[in-house]
Amino acid sequence: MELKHVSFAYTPDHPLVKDFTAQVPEGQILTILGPNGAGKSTLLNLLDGQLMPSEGEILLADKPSADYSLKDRTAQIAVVSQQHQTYDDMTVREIVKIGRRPFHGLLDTVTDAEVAPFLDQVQLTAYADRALTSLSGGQQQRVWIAMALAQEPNYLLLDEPTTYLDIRYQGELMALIKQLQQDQSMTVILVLHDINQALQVSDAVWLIKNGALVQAGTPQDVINEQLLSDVFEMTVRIVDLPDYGRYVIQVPEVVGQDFD
Ligand SMILES: Nc1ncnc2c1ncn2[C@@H]1O[C@H](COP(=O)(O)OP(=O)(O)OP(=O)(O)O)[C@@H](O)[C@H]1O
Repeated sequence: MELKHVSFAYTPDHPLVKDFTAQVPEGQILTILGPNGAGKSTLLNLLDGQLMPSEGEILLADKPSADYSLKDRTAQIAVVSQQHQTYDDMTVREIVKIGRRPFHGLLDTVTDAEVAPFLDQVQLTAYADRALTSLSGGQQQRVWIAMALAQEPNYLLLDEPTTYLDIRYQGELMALIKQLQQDQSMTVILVLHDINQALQVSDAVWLIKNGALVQAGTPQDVINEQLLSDVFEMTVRIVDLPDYGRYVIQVPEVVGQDFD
């Protein structure tokens, strides 16, 4: 997947994504990092085809993304977004079956056996007959991931998947995403706010600001004090923790304090 000189604006006088050119590293975990309002979700929606570029093009398997039918694009790309449709009355298994839609004319023809592997992958087999609303936030997030996996996508896109999860669930979810990506050689594209999560899971990072790419590369290349401080407009320090490795600290602005 590749963006070539992509620009996007909801209204012509307010461009949100500006002349964005970058290649998604295939079979890796790519994280998009940047401040609030930088255009991360917009970029994800451009990549998944929900939005179309105002200028430039997005290539999917070397073919313009715009040339794909919705069904063909859905067979390639699955999205776990922050806004979920209301499936409150449905069971976990019924929701995961919705992910099989690209393979069936009628949802009624999706069998329990067909979705069993996806429930298993996110360790929700024991919860299959439970109503969505009876699950914790972390378990619900795993339901959305199972639904996306049921599409058997080449690309799995997740927009801030750890929002609203406590730190233990955040860690578990990121470990699950990494495991799934390795087992299935999928390309995973994440939008994250937590730079340390990005450091832990990412093979590649795009750092963006005001809808433009500031730097693309490995976490080692991109996650450095100077770039982060510039993009987030605050002092960022990176320390080396014993038995852990690099850890990013966002230093609060305290007047008169000397951090050295
Ligand atoms: N449907 C829309 N119509 C008009 N403007 C929009 C729409 N959706 C988003 N925007 C604006 O586009 C800008 C970028 O939004 P986007 O959600 O892509 O940023 P983001 O980097 O994901 O932000 P955050 O980190 O806060 O989630 C914001 O200023 C937002 O107000």
